[in-house]
Amino acid sequence: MARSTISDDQKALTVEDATLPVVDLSGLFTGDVADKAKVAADLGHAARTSGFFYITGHGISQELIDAVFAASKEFHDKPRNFKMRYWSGFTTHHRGYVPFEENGADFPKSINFNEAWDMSYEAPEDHPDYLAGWRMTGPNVWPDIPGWKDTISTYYDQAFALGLRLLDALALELGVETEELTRHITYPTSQLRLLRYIPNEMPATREMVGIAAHSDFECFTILMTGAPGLQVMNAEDVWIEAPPIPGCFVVNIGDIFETWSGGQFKSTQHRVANLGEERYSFPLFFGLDYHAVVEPLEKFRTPEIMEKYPPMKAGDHLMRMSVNAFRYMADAREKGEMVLEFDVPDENPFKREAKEPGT
Ligand SMILES: O=C(O)CCC(=O)C(=O)O
Ligand SMILES: [Fe+2]
Repeated sequence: MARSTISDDQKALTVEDATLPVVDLSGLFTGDVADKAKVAADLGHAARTSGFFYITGHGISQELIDAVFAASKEFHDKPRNFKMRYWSGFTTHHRGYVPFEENGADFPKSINFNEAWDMSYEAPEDHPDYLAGWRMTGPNVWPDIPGWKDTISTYYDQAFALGLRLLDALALELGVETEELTRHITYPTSQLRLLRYIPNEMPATREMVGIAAHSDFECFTILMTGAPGLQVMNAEDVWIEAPPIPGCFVVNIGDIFETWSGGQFKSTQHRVANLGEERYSFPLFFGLDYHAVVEPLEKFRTPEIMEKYPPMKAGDHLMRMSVNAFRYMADAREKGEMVLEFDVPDENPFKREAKEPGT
């Protein structure tokens, strides 16, 4: 059991009080149009109400999922001097190791007790966005651990392919051509993070968290978790617990899909409370090319909606949020090594405030 004390604002409704929907994706793989339509309707319902749901029948084997957990542990168990060889701060496209003190601008006043290995879609060394720097695009780096790259790349490819299936089903549900969405995907900024939450004896407070409340910045996230701690905001803006269900991923809608759908799909706030115990998880943030312009899809445009969701480049949105999230980026910006052509807001415009549980 967790050792740390949990302050009131870090509490959430438990699974006895509120549960997230589970969507069975098997119907996406039968080749039958009616099966697909049924899954699409289920996904759409979940995306419109909670914005968070579990998926089963996704086709990714438990063996591969276990191999990713093991590979993540193998890396994170290495000594600090090994891990720091791959420090993300050595790159301008955010690849490699992110130690916990990189997290957030307020460290150590506020601590996100996690560390991560970050990789993304492989782009060639001569890709113009890699050459330009600070665009989250380029070749991956890999730790010197036998077999590691194979395991993680295999998982990345399968989770990415699953993402394309989900995108296709969600397009069907919204009544738009899949191509209208996939045309933005050639070298996407779709990051896979291998997260380890660090055991500690600090309390769970607004300042002492596993990961602070946020929404994800991409289309959606396909997340595997190995232990409790995740909390998500439900349709009534109340925090509820989202513990792991064996074999299921958690999927949440991100800022891009909320924008595309003109607000019909909800980009949902979530956080990981600091339960004080070691915890592994790995989200794949399914995103778009850096330069993809994100705005409400044509059929959802009204003057009000266009005002609420001004066009943004997918990559600019990711960068403006990342600058606040990673200290090495904030340092590079301060030193003038990173020059951004857009404003960096203090808070994500997609943020929603929670009602505390019970209120
Ligand atoms: O570890 C988790 O369960 C959630 C991680 C997360 O929300 C994120 O990395 O954006
Ligand atoms: Fe997240």
